[in-house]
Amino acid sequence: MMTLSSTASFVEKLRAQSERYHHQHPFHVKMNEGRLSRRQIQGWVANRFYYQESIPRKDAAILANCPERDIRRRWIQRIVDHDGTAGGEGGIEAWLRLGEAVGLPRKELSDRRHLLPGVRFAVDAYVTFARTRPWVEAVASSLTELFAPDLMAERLAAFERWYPWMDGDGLAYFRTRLHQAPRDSEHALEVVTERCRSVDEQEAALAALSFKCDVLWSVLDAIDRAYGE
Ligand SMILES: O=C(O)c1cc(C(=O)O)c2c(n1)C(=O)C(=O)c1cc(C(=O)O)[nH]c1-2
Repeated sequence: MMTLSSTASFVEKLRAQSERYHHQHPFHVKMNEGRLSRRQIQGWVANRFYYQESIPRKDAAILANCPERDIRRRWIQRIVDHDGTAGGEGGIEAWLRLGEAVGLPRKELSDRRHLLPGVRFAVDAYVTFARTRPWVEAVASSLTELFAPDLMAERLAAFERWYPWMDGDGLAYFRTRLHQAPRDSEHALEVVTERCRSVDEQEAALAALSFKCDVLWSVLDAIDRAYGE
């Protein structure tokens, strides 16, 4: 039985979920140690594209369920960040460039020919969660972004060191996320700590974050299994 936590200890419990974050997944460990082949990197980039494509739909579901204007005014920025507002802008476009940098034509990402069933199921589960659960829980599920910047910094260094065959500025996506993710997760944390004032609400937020760790872990399980060598 959980008891009501002070804000500080609730935040501590949320942060403790980092132990289940996908930076510990064997596939990411291999990636950051330079032990992946070009084919494995390509498999990861092509499959993660489905996550990137789905994020704005997930955020649109949160907007649709959120009755508060002040929150929507800030949350909408996430959709703009990923979609951009015109050709050549946004995170999805940057991910397509990452694909080109690892030798994947953009058509091979956008037509989903490499998309694995396990990745599709996991990512779809995340979008469905945001559509069907109370919006504060969906906000809590985005809090894996608290843990993302450390992993992205490590990934940037690893790519430069171990995968020098990558062309052009394929890493721009991660450089941009290095400052977007902390801004986004700070806002999400503010929302979750302000709204989760009962034991049940705090438990639901923790469960949402745990669910999201499972989504990310399952994505890598599917990729590791398909492209493991
Ligand atoms: O590469 C990664 O390890 C990673 C992890 C996560 C995450 O923790 O959910 C996100 C991203 N990247 C990312 O690029 C991104 O835009 C993003 C949005 C969200 C979200 O849940 O709203 N997570 C993540």
